[in-house]
Amino acid sequence: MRFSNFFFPKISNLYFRSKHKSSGNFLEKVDAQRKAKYPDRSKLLEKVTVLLGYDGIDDSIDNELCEKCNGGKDDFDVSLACKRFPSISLGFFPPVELYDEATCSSMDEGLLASQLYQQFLANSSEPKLVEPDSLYETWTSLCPGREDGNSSSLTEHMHSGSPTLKPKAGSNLEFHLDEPVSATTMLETQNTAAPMQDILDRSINCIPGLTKRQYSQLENCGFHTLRKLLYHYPRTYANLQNAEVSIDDGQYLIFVGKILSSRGIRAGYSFSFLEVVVACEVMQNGSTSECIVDETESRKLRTIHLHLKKFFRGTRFTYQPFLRSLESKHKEGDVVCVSGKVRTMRTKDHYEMREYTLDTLQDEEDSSTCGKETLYPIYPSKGGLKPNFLKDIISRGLLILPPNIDPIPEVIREDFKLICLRDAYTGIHQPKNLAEADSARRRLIFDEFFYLQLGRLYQMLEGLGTKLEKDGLLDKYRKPELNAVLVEDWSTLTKEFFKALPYSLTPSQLSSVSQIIWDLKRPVPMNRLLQGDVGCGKTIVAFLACMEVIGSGYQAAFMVPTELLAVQHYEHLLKLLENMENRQMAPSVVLLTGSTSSRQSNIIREGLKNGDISLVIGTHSLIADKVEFSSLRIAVIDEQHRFGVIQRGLFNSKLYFNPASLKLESAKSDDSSKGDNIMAPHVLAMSATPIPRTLALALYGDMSLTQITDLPPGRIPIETYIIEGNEDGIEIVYKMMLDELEAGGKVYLVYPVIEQSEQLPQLRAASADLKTISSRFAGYNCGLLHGKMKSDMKGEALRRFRSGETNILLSTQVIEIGVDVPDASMMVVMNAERFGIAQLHQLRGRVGRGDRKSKCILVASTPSSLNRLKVLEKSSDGFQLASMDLVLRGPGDLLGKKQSGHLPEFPIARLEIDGNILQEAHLAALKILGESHDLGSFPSLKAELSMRQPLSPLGD
Ligand SMILES: Nc1ncnc2c1ncn2[C@@H]1O[C@H](COP(=O)(O)OP(=O)(O)OP(=O)(O)O)[C@@H](O)[C@H]1O
Repeated sequence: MRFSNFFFPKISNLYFRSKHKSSGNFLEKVDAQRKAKYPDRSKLLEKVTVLLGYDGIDDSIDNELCEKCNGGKDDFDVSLACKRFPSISLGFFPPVELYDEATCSSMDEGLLASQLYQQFLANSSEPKLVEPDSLYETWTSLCPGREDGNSSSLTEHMHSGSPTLKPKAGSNLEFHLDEPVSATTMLETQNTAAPMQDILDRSINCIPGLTKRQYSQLENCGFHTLRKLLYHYPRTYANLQNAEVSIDDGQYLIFVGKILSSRGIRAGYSFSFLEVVVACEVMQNGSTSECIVDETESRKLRTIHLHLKKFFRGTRFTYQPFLRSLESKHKEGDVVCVSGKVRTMRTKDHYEMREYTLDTLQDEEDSSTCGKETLYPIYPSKGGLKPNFLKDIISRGLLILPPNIDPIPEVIREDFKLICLRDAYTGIHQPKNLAEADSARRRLIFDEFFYLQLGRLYQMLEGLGTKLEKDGLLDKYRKPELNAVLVEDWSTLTKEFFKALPYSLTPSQLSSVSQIIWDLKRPVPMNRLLQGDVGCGKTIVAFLACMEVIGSGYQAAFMVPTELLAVQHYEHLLKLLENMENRQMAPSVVLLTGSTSSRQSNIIREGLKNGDISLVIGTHSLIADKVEFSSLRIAVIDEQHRFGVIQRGLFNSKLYFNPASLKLESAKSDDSSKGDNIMAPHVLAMSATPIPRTLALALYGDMSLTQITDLPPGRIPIETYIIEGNEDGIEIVYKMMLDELEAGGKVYLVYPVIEQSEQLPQLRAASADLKTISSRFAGYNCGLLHGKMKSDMKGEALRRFRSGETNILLSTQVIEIGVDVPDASMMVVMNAERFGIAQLHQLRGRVGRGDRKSKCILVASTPSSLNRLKVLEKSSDGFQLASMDLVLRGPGDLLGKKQSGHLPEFPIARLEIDGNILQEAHLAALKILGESHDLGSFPSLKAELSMRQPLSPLGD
């Protein structure tokens, strides 16, 4: 290896890493060494060894080697030197004669860049840290313009046709440097190969100029791959040219400016404060941003002073060392971005900020970007890594992104107007303007949703045997409205049960049943979410689905989250079955809950195992291992968001053998169908908390969605009142309750807690209020219902309320789910501000279920919460309210812990506002899978999908 091959990269590496200004001079010197004599070279080497952390050349290189050097031999063995310089690794350094004049002059810079780039890519997969740096630095030094973030040269080189790299057999990304190939081959390689997306999943040690220390710091903070690093998106952008604003008291504003002073001031015996003064140039009213480009127009700028103040109380905060350390955190001359609430001060153009965020953009020496009208990304710090450090590393990471890293086919990008992935990364981290940041954001959000949808649908298709089945499934998603079975084609049992109903189904209920039965008739396990507003009549739809399955000789299981609900459903179903004309046809139905005696449970389990029992209604106990079914064909999961994903998935393990009666259906499908007839049951999940469609798609991308959009006829809208819970307010509420009771109504009184708590004395408690309410409404009976009561007592309390033995039921939110007492006509919710909007809507849905006019009174304990609750006064549309809750409180609160825990993490997308992108991503995923069920035609997409979080079979 030639002296200069080893020498130049080593020094440039140092230069790059340390931004060491003095070492920069060495680069020029090294360049001059092309023609220099060996004595001069050894002098230079000596200087460099100091930089490398060694004492001197004698200490570093064998005497023999030095002799060789001094002896003027041109090609001394550098590997000997490297033994003494452990940080030097020769590794895969390309045999490029950088300083051989003959080769150098004939070598095209583009060729060199590409070679180095490819070599660099190949090397970066090695666990070594040093070699990529030297390669990159040699490369960047030869391609000026790379360091300023302009990566276009790489793009040009990659496409210029000059590179002479040839892929190794069986690999798209590994290249032999020593086998020159034609320009056309390179282009072909680029065009036909899968995109070079795997660079994203390389270790961050592929980033040029990364020291071992930086590498381990980044690794420790979770930045294992380039992808992870690029996913560290800016928190916000600061416009380095402050926009024209009129500054009013109390406004929340963001400014960029220079620190003028930072002082820690002792203001009293136990009181001190830090004051940082920042000068910001803002545009005068009336001038436009273009004006400022012309420097002569700078008079149109005015300077304002921000006084950032932080106060400290306590004697320990008044000591000088503490105050000095505070001061020193902010250096004079640093360019900073400040955001916070401004307060006007007496002096003109001086403003105070007491709650603020301050981000240092540049230090004093580097003022290159100051005053320019560009967006400056502000990063959140992570694990102690400073935002500016991350910004620097990210911009270095961006430099090595090749142009073709995008796995999403161009046609999809065009259809959905997406920018390419590399532009998206650049756009989010280094946008020239907000529009660019916005399209980058849109593209990255699309990706987050797209791979989720693609993964889930792909998994579903994988589970199917034939092409016909797969096409059928995709069609089902594309045109769900076409998938329905007419009533005439329902099973005899379903028709008999349908006839026995005391009411006719609403159009929406009818079409839901038809869609579900269509699914049940298919050889593919259904996975459907049935949702509808509270009280819309989902239960009867599920019962009909169960009847259809039982009518074809199978079993059904109906799981609910509470015993109360299980009993209610069980009794309701028995009543409906009693009405059947042909009682002989009624299936055997049992109730299995935690309170079922063990003797009874054994009998039920036996019945389920041998097939004597057709339908079981129960709680979690249904998914216990010991509960075996002879042929479970449908599992209904009511209030599904109360169950974890795992619990819901457990029904999938209750496989059943598809006996001869199913052969007919199997025969209809392709012969190559998975013929062993062992199937997972159909799953029908129901949700009373209407989840906005976007959220449902994100949570259950693979689920079909059925919505009941109307309410049973004759329902009278509930009147909702929001009342402040002061003395007068409570009196009004009691008066309204009395009126209702006198008119023959029944009242629910809902409390946030069971017992009074010392920590939260403002909360009214159900148990504690029982006495007060009983004495206040002396002529009426009061009942109590809460989660801590034994289940038979809960059942009894509800029974008494239903039968009219009690007129007022004091309860906690246990009644929120599914409790159905049609003649309950008033609900009062105490401390209503403690509940979410969607939750209050659910509670309110416990009244107004019959033909009696009902009222709901929400009692707010603070005047400030009245406004938030007002939305319930105006709207009774559960979907609208759930969407509102989603925006106000985020998906976590809306879904509750169990379910939101299973919501995939979206680093950049916000479900509450990016719903339309999710919808597009869903369509794109369907389109891709429609083209190629196994993604065989899209190898890059398949590779990307496997790189992203693998999904468990439960979608967990
Ligand atoms: N088509 C209909 N016509 C008249 N009443 C109906 C109809 N469908 C259901 N109902 C009645 O409406 C009430 C509410 O039905 P159901 O309990 O099924 O509602 P839900 O959607 O499950 O409500 P929740 O969200 O409270 O669980 C029940 O008393 C039921 O008998």
